[in-house]
Amino acid sequence: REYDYFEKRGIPFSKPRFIVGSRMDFILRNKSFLDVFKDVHNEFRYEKVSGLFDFSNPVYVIRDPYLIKQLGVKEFDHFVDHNFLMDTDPSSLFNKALFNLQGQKWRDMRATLSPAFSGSKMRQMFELMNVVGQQFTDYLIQKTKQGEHSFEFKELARKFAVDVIATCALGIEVNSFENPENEFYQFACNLLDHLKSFFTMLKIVGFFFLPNFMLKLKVGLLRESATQFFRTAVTETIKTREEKSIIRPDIIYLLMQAKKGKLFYETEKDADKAVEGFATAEESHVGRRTVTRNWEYDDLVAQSMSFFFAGYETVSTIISFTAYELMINTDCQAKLQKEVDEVHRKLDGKPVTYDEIQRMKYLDQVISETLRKYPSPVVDRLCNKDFVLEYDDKKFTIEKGRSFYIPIGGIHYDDRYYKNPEKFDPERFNEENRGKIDPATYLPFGVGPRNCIGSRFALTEIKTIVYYLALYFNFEPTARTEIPIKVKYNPLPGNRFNLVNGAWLKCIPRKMSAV
Ligand code: HEM
Repeated sequence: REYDYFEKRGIPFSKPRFIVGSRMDFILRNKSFLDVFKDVHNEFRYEKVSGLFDFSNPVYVIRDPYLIKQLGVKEFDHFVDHNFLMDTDPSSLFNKALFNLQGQKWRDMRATLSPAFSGSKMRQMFELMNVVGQQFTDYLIQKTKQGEHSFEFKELARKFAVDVIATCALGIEVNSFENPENEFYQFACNLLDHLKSFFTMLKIVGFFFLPNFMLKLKVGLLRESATQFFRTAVTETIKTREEKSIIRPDIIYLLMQAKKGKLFYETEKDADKAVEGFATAEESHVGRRTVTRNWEYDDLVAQSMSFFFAGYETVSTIISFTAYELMINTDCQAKLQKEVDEVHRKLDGKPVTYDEIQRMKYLDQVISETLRKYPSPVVDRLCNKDFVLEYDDKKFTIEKGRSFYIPIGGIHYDDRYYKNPEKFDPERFNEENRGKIDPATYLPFGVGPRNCIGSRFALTEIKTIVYYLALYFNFEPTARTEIPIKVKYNPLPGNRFNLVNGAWLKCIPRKMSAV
């Protein structure tokens, strides 16, 4: 019944097939998720807006930078929520996570949480990340001394990211390099297996394509045992903290402050703002509000759980692809090592500091470029009140209940914005060039008030570990290294780069006398 939806409005659209709509590639699962959204973008590359059908559901594709800003930022009040929910069981913990919340509840939770991710809080949390960074490098140094040089980097980076998020978000120190059997790392691995299982994939496809149907079915994404694991971990930590009056500069402490109504947004100091990474997602007026809402205990447990969930695959993906690209692009590797060595000398060989990490320009260029080349391929928004969209000679209403995609993957690979987009080129982000980039064509952390709340956190931990890796090692290919790397289909947010054969690299210790 809906297949003439776009035709009636004069909007070009991907031709639908009976029942499955325009998303056969999604059903067949024969492409990486990035390629799916590169194709969605390229099919109508020169059209500001096009349409496609998720099954019978018409969805707009917004690819014009001006319209992205208009719908994603300026007219945000019409497009607050995601169409794609990750859980539709109201009684489940995951349902209460920030990503899943809607309307006023989302606004209030975002404002409650955003102070925990400000630059000043990252400065306090940095030492926790630094410790894990040193554990990672100590492990690699020890292994190379024992003659092992070939490593699957995605797994190593996952251990690092799990340890960072466990210490920073849950207040629990684990060393997954020395003790991979620890329950957090095992939990993270089991979670990935669970998410790859056939039934979970079915649910995810349902959440993606048939959200209204899934809302009626009330389906939870995670098993009750997974939820229980988090409840217990967070409850015990909070209990111990309260009994022993422990203050630790981590997110769980900040959530405890938020529960008492004692956590407020602080305006970033100008000096801190000036050195923020290029990719940093700005907090909007929504997150800067002061909120006095009484949260249930479970609401806060759900956020710790969602940070864990959101923060380990995304981060480990970017770390492993950074190492992989440095291995291929030896000139970039040498340039980064030069910058890192200078900082190491300046610090007299002491561990790196938050300020030095923030000031490193080439490191920022390298991470910005990795985020361009390996982005979350798409973000979506649901229209919650009718909006009349006007551009060129077109004018039509996006009705409440309709949604749109921004195909970030396609935009990041569009040669109108990035010449030779397949090339890994950190110079796109040097002082001279970064000013020429339209912010609406660079969206690694999404767009507008609903962008990624953890961007500062992610950038800080990624830069810290890349600093140590570049300081101590040269990356070279091994016999198992794939160029280009093969990626499997996986639509799950955060796990969109599911590697077929892993990211294999050889780590050769550098001669420290040269440093
Ligand atoms: C390289 C790492 C990361 C990438 C590329 C990434 C990317 C994203 C993207 C694209 C979104 C959707 C934004 C939108 O719809 O406009 C998002 C949302 C979110 N991210 Fe991240 N993320 C990363 C790391 C993290 C970390 C470390 C945390 C937490 C500690 C985190 C927590 C969240 C949360 C809670 C949301 C939902 C925000 C909301 O709905 O208000 N992310 N992220």
